[in-house]
Amino acid sequence: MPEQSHISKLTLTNFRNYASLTIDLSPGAVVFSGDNGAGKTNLLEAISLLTPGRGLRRAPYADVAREGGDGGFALHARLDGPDGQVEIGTGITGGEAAGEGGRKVRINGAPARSADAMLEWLRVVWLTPAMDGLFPGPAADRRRFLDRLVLAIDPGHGQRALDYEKAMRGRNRLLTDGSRDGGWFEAIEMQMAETGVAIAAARAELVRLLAAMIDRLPSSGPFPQADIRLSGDLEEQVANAPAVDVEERYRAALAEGRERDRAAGRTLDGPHRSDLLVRHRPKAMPAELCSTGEQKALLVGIVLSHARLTGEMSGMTPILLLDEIAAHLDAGRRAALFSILEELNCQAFMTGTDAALFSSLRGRAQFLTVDHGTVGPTEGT
Ligand SMILES: Nc1ncnc2c1ncn2[C@@H]1O[C@H](COP(=O)(O)OP(=O)(O)OP(=O)(O)O)[C@@H](O)[C@H]1O
Repeated sequence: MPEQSHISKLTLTNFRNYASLTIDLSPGAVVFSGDNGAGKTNLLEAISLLTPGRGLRRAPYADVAREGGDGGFALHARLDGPDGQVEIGTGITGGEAAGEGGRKVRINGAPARSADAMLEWLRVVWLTPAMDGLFPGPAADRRRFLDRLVLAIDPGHGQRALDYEKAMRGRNRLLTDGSRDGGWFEAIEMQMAETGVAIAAARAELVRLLAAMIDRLPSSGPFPQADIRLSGDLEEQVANAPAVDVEERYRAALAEGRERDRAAGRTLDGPHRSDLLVRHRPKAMPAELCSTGEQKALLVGIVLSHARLTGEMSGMTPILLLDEIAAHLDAGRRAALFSILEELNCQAFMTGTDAALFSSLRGRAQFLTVDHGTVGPTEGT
């Protein structure tokens, strides 16, 4: 199995409850344990910002910067991989420059054009307790989850999504302003059709590949097989027709739908309305009707299958952030999770209030205790 990149050193400055912290990290499993509020999730959040987007809490940067600091924060990671070392830095400047502008990214000290540059070096995927309600919850959360899975395989997906959203916001503004400027509408709708169909095609491809990967894995494993399907007009169309035809149809539908959308005050059709439908295959039941533990096992199974897929496709198994992962998983499933992570050969950060839940990993993982702004080796591990 090829060597995977891993974060070997992580430095946080004025990030959440950390004034200044540097930790050396091992490849493979890393367990952060500590009391409630000690700062375990904050560490995962820091790592989640090593990929484009707002991180696993989707928090405004003003909340991320340490209270009592200068309003800025900085993260720095050293990555060790098959091609040597790379240094990734990101953050926002404090003082007058602080605000909601984009965060800066540096690769080996040189400013990167966008946060997408980090995807060349690492992919990061996470599961948090907030995602326990993913299946019964709003479609927007499932779309976001899906898009993060797509991004790990297809680094162009983030920019596409941003371009689509920007165009759609422009169209919505025209609608609510009561504009009848046909030229403006046409230009924006053309952009929405191009980017919207590209988004739908990338999602459809991911779901096709992921479903095939799930089928390849043993049906009797500890994490139940999921049947995954996309619901969305564009996603269904791109599976059956050339993208240019779907683009043209979507563009025409947007033009025809202007009056209806004007009445609604927003764009009603498009990939921003799609959904990821998941069923528990062994129980032949929609995921949202399963027990909390069954839903968690289903979600873990999807993320592990996706990690395997990403590794096979890009040679880059994602770094996994598994917050409070031991909750809801029985001892058998925990042990199975740990051995799959080892088999995947990826760096996986796991948190829990009690290191004992990870005791079967003793000798095979790095155990760190988090204690209100400091991190050190866990005693007895
Ligand atoms: N901007 C900030 N500045 C300083 N401290 C912050 C900031 N944002 C959050 N905190 C502190 O960080 C702590 C929460 O950390 P975190 O969520 O990582 O805890 P945790 O160890 O994961 O806890 P739990 O086990 O309860 O989930 C809280 O004490 C909170 O007050």
